[in-house]
Amino acid sequence: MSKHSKIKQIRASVIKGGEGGGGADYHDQGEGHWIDNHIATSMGRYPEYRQSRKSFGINVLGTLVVEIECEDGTTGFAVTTGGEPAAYMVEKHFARFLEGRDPFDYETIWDQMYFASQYYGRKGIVVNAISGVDLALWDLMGRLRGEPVYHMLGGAVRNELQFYATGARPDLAKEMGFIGGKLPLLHGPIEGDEGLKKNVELLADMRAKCGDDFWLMYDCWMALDVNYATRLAHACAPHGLKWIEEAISPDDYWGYAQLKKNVPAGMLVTTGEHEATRWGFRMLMEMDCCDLIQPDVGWCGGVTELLKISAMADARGIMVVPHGSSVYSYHFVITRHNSPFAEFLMMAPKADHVAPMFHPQLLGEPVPVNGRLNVSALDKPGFGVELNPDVKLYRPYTH
Ligand SMILES: C[C@H](O)[C@H](O)CC(=O)C(=O)O
Ligand SMILES: [Mg+2]
Repeated sequence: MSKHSKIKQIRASVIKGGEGGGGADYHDQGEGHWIDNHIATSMGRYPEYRQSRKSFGINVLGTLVVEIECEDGTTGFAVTTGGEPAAYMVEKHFARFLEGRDPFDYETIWDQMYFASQYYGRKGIVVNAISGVDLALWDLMGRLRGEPVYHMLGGAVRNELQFYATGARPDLAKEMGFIGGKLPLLHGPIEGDEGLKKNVELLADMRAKCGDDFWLMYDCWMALDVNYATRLAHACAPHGLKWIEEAISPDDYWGYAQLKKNVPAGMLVTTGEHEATRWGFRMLMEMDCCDLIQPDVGWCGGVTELLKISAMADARGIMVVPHGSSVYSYHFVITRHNSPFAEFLMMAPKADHVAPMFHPQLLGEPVPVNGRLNVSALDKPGFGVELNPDVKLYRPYTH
């Protein structure tokens, strides 16, 4: 018999505000931000969509905020992306699997959300919505128990997190104490050999600025084909490229398996931020697609699913380093030996200082200091963050 208060209500909201809203939709940034400045994508084959990812709609969905309130008033919440379409699913479909139920029944709740939506879901925005609900449940469980989520996941296996930084200025990231820097790839196959040369020159320049021991990686955001990715990997090897990330379409498991065979010895192939659920990651692992997987905790199915994905990876000697995800990643990474470091996305427009990833939605979001975060920064109930009351929530649907 459960002694916990039952779930009274689940609410799904979005944040209005348009361009520059930021937060969970980290691509929704204002003009001049490094994250939207001529980054290689598969839309680059259309010249009108080459300069800016916002031009083809990378920011159309926006943030989803899920709140789950218990009968005793305790409320857990989470933010992810998915916007109004995800809010519709939470309110009109998934709410029935939560209200009146013990919040600690998270396995059954996950199972029911996934299988009830399987005929239209399985990946993408539906699993974003499921992830948002799951993360709000873990936050709620932590608040009810007065414990941080990482305690409920088994406790910390080390005293601090160490981070690499994703952004346009690995040289500045090194000065800020990060262990590595991941550059966005700027030129795609459509820009030919000249573009490839520029990609290699940028890496060489950063290597000269950062020295030999600093990790440098390229994030290719699904823009390449196997041939181009193989050529890029070999051209970048003399400049010490540690890994080549998300080089090709996430649907091309066969291509990843080939790329992993093609890259120079010692270079890692990484992917997974646009993959979802234990079945998607099982495919990546069984087809030997990569050395390191990068589930986004707000997109892959939440913490409940990440635990299953991570156990499979551990048994195969594959590292799990979540994509972005801020606190949702930190509470997980600190509990797992096969997650030895974490990603920090540089949200400052010029990547020249540390800024919280989910600004302005969250208050109390911890950020790395000297590229590190002590476990004590996570010692608050749930995920340890609060919704910023100054950010107006809009609830487009009710049930
Ligand atoms: C920099 C990448 O293009 C993307 O915006 C973020 C990402 O894929 C990552 O952090 O990994
Ligand atoms: Mg990436």
